[in-house]
Amino acid sequence: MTKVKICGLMEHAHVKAVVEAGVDAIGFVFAPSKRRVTVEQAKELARAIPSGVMKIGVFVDASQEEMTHAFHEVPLDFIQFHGDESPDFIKKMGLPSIKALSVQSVEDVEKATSFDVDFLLFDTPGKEFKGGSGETFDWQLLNDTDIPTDRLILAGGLNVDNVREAIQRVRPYMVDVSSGVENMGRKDEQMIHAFVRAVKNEE
Ligand SMILES: O=C(O)c1ccccc1N[C@@H]1O[C@H](COP(=O)(O)O)[C@@H](O)[C@H]1O
Repeated sequence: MTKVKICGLMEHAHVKAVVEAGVDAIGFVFAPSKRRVTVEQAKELARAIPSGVMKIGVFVDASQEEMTHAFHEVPLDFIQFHGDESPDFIKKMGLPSIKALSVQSVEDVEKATSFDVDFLLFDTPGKEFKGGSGETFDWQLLNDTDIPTDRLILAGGLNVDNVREAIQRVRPYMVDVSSGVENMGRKDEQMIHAFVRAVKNEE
């Protein structure tokens, strides 16, 4: 069954809602964003997250020190590299890692082959910030390459209305959503539940 990550959590009530909804992963954004949290805030929110739910920290071109500190302090299960980090930089970090790639062309998808990471995340290029645009990209670009889907995380503009089609077309390991479960810029408990139901009732 496809796994679900809900990203950009900032409030206790929303953490409770995503855990109750049965998500597999929760993302905290430590990068410039309207969803940015501090390490102390994430640490506090993480207390309510059971051990079976992955905690993922989203960073954009952050320093090794900043990421290592958050990884151990929150603590996190994975670092999501959402900037222009090089394959060497990520490898040298030596932490469980997800590399996010902004997709506009097949060449962007093929860049994934140079990263030795646990998971590859494909997202729409950001606008104001590096991610969380709420817009989809052309999923066919993933089908046009031979990127294995067993380590593939699909992000970018997913919502309750398009996530089933996305899963059928891409067959990702995990889907990742932020804007699509928000109302007026805040996470919405009903939208969270509806999204997770749409993913988990897939088969
Ligand atoms: O969510 C953000 O604000 C963000 C900022 C900087 C880098 C990544 C960010 N989020 C990532 O964007 C996608 C979700 O996007 P969408 O809102 O569902 O279209 C996901 O990978 C988040 O981790």
